[in-house]
This record gives sequence, C-alpha cells and structure tokens, in this order.
Amino acid sequence: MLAIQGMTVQRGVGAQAHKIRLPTLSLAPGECVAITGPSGCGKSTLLEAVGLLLAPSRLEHFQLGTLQHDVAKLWRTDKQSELAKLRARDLGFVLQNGGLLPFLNVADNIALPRRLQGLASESARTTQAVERLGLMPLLQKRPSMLSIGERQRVAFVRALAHEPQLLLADEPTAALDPHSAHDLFALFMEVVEELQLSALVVSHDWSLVRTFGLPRIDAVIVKGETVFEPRV
Ligand SMILES: Nc1ncnc2c1ncn2[C@@H]1O[C@H](COP(=O)(O)OP(=O)(O)OP(=O)(O)O)[C@@H](O)[C@H]1O
Repeated sequence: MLAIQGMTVQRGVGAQAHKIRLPTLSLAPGECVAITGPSGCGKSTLLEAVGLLLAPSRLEHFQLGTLQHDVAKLWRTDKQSELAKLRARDLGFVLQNGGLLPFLNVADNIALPRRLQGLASESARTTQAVERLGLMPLLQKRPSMLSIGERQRVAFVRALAHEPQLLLADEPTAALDPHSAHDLFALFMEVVEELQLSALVVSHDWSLVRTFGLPRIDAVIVKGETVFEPRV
C-alpha cells in the first residue's frame, strides 16, 4: 500500500522554478493508478518523488507498506543510505530508457534486485515473466544488444523481481507494438493483483488505460504549478 499527503517537489530554481504538487494518494494492495497529462507537466517528476529519488520541498505524510517511514525526516537529515535501502527493498522502477546496467547481461540484470536483498537469483515469478515476455533467448545478451522494446520488457521483469511494495512505471509500453504492449500491461496487472503490490503507471496510451479500467489521475498546470486531478 501507498499513502501520500501534502507532498511538493520543485524542478529548477529562481525564475525557472516549476512546482509540482503531488496528489493525495491512497493505494490499497493490488491497486494500480494511471498518471496521464501533457508532456513536460511533471509526470516523471511525480514518479521520482514517490520513488524517493527527489527531495521534497514539503511532505506531510508518506507511508509505504504497513510501516510508516518518516521520509521527510530522512530527507531533512540527508540519510541517503536509509533512503537507498527503502528504494532497494520496497520499490521497483520501470524507467523510460530501461535503466539496465550495461555491463551485466539480461539474466544478471534481472537477478540484481534479488541478490541485493540476499534472495535466490531466480523466483518462479521471474522465470514465468521471462517466458511470458519471450525473453528466454535474450538472457545471455547485454542490454546494448537489445531493441528498446526488449529492454523495456527486461526492465519490467527486473522491477518486479524482488516483489517490492510499489511498482513505479514510466511509459512502460512506449516502445512496444500494440500487441506486445497489451501483453506486458496484462502481465503487469496480473503481477500487481497476485503479489498485492501497489502501482503507479505513467502512460500516454489511453486505450490501454481504458482497456484495463485503470483509475486515472491527470496532471494539469494551474498558474504555473502542476497539480493532479482525478478523472473518471
Ligand atoms: N533534472 C531536471 N532538472 C531541472 N528541470 C527538470 C529536470 N527534469 C525535468 N525537468 C523539468 O520539470 C518539468 C517536468 O518534467 P517531467 O519530465 O516530469 O514531465 P513529464 O510530464 O514526465 O514529461 P514527458 O511526458 O514529456 O515525459 C519540465 O518543465 C522539465 O523541463
């Protein structure tokens, strides 16, 4: 589960500053919400802020899983190692560019989050996801040898490998053809449901958002600041 209240982050400084006020979020286990909105309005920034990659300028409440972390205090006191621990254990990222480590092959990229947690390299879930997404023939290849769409699929399996509390996905299907995009989204939703994770997905693909019936929060710019409004 994820609960956030009163969180603001800022991009840029001075006259260039752009304030992004995050929505009040309350995601139950197994719940996935789509973040939509025009380019440059702050959707990726929202994921970075929720993903503890960007210091908030304001934060009232942040809860991940059953524990309440005083994330505001961790940022205030610059406890980077504590923040890194939370990220590694509780969060799974599917970044726009894949974010795979170039010097590791696909199998080792997928195994990394589990190894960092002291878990076995593989799980039934990762093996099944690798098979479902047609990644078996790619396991020994380095990311530089993969297409962008293949990298996105690998990044998705890596993000779920350690079964985090929260999946954060930035345009996870952007580089995929419609059929592959549907398959990946379907698997995404299954994993969220089965493992009772929470998920935030930035997506421009309205037809997928509609097909899978995701609740939607839309980013809009009001008086130079980004705010988020729930849509039906
Ligand atoms: N590292 C950064 N430093 C300063 N400003 C940034 C940085 N990254 C993004 N921005 C600015 O913050 C604002 C929000 O960017 P962000 O990438 O979150 O938008 P987005 O809605 O995800 O866009 P897109 O749909 O095009 O990916 C933009 O004005 C952008 O120029």
